[in-house]
Amino acid sequence: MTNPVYLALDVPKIDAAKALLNKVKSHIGGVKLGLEFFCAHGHAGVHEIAHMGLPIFLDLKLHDIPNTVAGAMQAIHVLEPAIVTIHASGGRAMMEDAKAAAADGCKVVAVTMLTSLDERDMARTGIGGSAHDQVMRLAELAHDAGLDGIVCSGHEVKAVHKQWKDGFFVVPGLRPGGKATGDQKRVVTPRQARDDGASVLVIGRPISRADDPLAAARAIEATL
Ligand SMILES: O=c1ccn([C@@H]2O[C@H](COP(=O)(O)O)[C@@H](O)[C@H]2O)c(=O)[nH]1
Repeated sequence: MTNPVYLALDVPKIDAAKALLNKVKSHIGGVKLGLEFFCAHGHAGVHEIAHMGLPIFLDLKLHDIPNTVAGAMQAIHVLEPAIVTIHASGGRAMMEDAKAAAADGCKVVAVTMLTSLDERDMARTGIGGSAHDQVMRLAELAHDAGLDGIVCSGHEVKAVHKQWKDGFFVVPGLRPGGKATGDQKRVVTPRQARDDGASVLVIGRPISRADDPLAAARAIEATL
């Protein structure tokens, strides 16, 4: 069984990112490079990390008009990402064009509702109802647009998995029991997310900010 843990390398300095990855790489299944890393280090940085041999998840959360997002998808073919994120709220046409522009074999997954938001936050942006209903609605839209799957929290993944049996589900907002949640609001443990149907477990600070990142990665692996 492949390790479902993707380490979120939200580390500003590339040398620190590589040192961290070197420490934990035999206890994770891939690397997630997000906006912080991509804005700081661009294509060259992604190539450097890719040379370390693990699959690359580019968490760029693209959100723009269909033509622009399709152009961005084409511009990252050369990086050969295994997974790329776009925002489901960009709409069906944008998701269809993004998938059509993605490289063969690259999974395109749609962010539904950020794990840092709860229902009060949703209401403030004009979205009524429950987080569960909002995620299910956007999951259906992503499915109909031909995407591979979605990003959601561990609170929703079981229900989405039930409706979308062969979907690919990325779950961030993971905290091993008792760890600080920080800015994350919809949180579960890595084990619960996996048991409920997550395909990929995104874990950042519980490993990267641990006193001993290797011990933290090993401990998480042991719970799976
Ligand atoms: O809804 C989302 C979508 C993406 N993320 C990203 O996952 C990691 C989580 O990091 P932690 O340090 O484990 O909280 C981070 O890179 C986010 O950009 C998310 O948290 N929620």
